[in-house]
Amino acid sequence: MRRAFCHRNKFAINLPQHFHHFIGPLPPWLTKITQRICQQTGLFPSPINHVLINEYLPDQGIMLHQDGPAYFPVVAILSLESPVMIDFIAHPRLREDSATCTVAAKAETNGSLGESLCRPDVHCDPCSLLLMPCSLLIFKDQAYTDYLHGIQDSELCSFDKVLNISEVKKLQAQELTCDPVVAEDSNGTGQSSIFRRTSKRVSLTCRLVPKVHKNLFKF
Ligand SMILES: O=C(O)CCC(=O)C(=O)O
Ligand SMILES: [Fe+2]
Repeated sequence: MRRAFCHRNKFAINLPQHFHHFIGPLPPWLTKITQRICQQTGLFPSPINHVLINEYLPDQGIMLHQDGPAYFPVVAILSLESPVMIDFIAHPRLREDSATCTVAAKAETNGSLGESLCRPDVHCDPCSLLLMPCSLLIFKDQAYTDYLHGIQDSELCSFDKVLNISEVKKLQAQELTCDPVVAEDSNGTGQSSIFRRTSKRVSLTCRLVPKVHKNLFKF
């Protein structure tokens, strides 16, 4: 078994922390990609050794979640094929309005909202990023620990809370938003405020599992 997992996605899976310690190296074609990510970002203290490959149909997403402690402090997500919107929201325990957090966020914390710490450095309004094909999203440190991330199970993605407006402009320039449903939602500027996912998206989520035990199983 290799250290690249493939899923048609629906739920965030937090594998047991030590599960990754028992599996083999990445295939060479994938190592070329992960080495380039390591070299060009300079953010990974040692080579990326874990890649999750997810495929999403246009109406599929991944529930709001936090990546587990096994991968802290950095994750790099390479997006391929259809653009998609990824949402970020402060972890319920850090939000003043934690009583109004979403069902998915409650589920992520096993129903317990914990203590609301109301930290002034936490941006409580939900926001999203448009992930264009061949883009690389990296989040680390506070974005990793204090926020949940997820993709909605919907073909329609709204630009309302998007932070990377320059990517929206690229998408609009490609006229990928030309769709009868989208046109109805024009925001008065002649440009759509939503787009429709029409094809599948594939993502490569690249992480570093710090400790790998080799040859633990000897038969
Ligand atoms: O596919 C993506 O863009 C997100 C995947 C993700 O968040 C995860 O696997 O933990
Ligand atoms: Fe994740």
